[in-house]
Amino acid sequence: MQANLLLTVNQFWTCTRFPRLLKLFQCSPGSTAQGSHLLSTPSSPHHPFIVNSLEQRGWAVCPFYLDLQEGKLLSEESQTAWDAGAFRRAGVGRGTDLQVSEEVRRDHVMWLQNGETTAAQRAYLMLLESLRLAINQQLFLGLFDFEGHFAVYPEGGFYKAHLDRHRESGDRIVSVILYLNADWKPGDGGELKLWTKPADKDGAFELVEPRLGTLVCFMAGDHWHEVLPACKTRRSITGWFRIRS
Ligand SMILES: O=C(O)CCC(=O)C(=O)O
Ligand SMILES: [Fe+2]
Repeated sequence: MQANLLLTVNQFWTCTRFPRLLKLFQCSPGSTAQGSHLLSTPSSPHHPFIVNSLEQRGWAVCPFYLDLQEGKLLSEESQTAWDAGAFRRAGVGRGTDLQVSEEVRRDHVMWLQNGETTAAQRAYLMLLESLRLAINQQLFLGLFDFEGHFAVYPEGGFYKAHLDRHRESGDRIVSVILYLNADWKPGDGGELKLWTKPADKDGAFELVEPRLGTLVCFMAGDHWHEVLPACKTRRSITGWFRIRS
């Protein structure tokens, strides 16, 4: 069964270890960030670029979002969890409609769960929390939380063209993907094909190389995307900023 990570609970855990942060998260997590509140949030110099790009184009690609050491730790954790058998074949649909469909996608996932995250995972989630606040502040999307999972595409894995949200329904508003492949090189496959015009699956697209530390964001109901067949194991963390449903 999926237990999705609610970042606000995770933050509380982190705050018990880092009391300076506690004050920060006592503000309503669903509201757009209030001035001084934002100032002390652990942040990234990449956020203004990402938020502006989301605003102007509906998508953003940010190489080196994480530095290589932080990315490597997450990649090793993905590998360790895989070796321990913690991943499950990914399905299509949600809740009781969830079905494994090998024609549509061939990846495996492990959800980030409350109380079970490592320090490296919490550090990444804290950065995403500050990204959520920055997006809310500039774009007024009312993003409430984040749910996410590690994903592994074994050799031959792919995910056919899809939207992450039906345009008029669902709580997933912004898709966020972090790639964890240290030695990726041209020919390894597994690129993300991201169509750049809203609701368009035939026109212009970007091919994003799934290199360690690269972050991709896009409006989940607007942009068709596809994972091209991977020629070797491909690792990532995929998730969504959600609104309250
Ligand atoms: O890993 C990627 O590049 C995209 C994954 C994806 O589209 C999804 O999990 O919905
Ligand atoms: Fe997707």
